[in-house]
Amino acid sequence: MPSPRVSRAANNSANPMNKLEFMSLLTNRTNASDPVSVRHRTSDSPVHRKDSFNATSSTASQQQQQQQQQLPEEDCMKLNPSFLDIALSSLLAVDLWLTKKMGVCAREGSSWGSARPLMKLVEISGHGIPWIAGSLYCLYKSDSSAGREVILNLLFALLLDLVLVGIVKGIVKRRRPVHNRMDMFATFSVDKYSFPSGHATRAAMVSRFMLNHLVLAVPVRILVMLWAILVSLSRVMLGRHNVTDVAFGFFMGHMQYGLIEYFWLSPSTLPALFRM
Ligand SMILES: CC(C)=CCC/C(C)=C/CC/C(C)=C/CC/C(C)=C/COP(=O)(O)O
Repeated sequence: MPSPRVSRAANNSANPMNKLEFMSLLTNRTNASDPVSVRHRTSDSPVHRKDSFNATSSTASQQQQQQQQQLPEEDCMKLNPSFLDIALSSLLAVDLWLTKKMGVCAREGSSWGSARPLMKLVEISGHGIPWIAGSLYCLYKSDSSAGREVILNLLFALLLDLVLVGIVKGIVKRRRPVHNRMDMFATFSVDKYSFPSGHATRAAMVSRFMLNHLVLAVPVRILVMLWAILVSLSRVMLGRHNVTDVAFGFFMGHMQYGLIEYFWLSPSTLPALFRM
């Protein structure tokens, strides 16, 4: 009489059941009253699996198919995960843990809840509307062609940022952290998603833009860098984003700046725009 472990290993080699997937720990659906988890515990038991397979292997594979159809894919975990699966799951776990730890201004009652109004001011300083409105105003006021060229490119960068972030958010569709309170002003529908942080992309891109195209004194340059870091940090502290949303957003903002430099609009590349 083989032990359950031996019999399971033997079954696994020729058995479609070796692809059997378990409920993800992330969803935490182990409640006895939950029909989904009850169904899984019963059918995942080695005794049950061995018996049902020996009795009718076709019934077992039908059952497995039914289970897989009933479960959303993200609720499953492979029995033999690859190195990449493990690395990604670990990163996700650290991300969620750090996000929760750092969300100190997520609510008024949070540990740094009294700093929430200040953090919301920082949030507004990185919002798209003041930056676009400010650029339009400067464009209107500017009387030098060099100044107009820089501001026009900044405006182009801000609009490109809105489009690219919207596209990535729409594709990835990652929900904002559970502790976030959706009380941001002026948002698009994709802003219910959190990956990547639009504030972080804008802060990284605009700060690089300013440091490279404006003549600034050293203390102001340091302030610009600190502002970009503070805007990004505030996204996690306010509970708006996970750490990875902000880290990727910051990286994406730097890449976007590279794109703007590459496609720089100048009187020679786009004369019609500069004749206005
Ligand atoms: C101001 C003028 C003259 C025109 C406005 C142009 C316009 C339609 C701008 C849209 C700005 C806007 C609503 C941006 C969204 C900013 C936002 C809430 C991003 C989300 O950031 P995240 O860090 O939470 O991802």
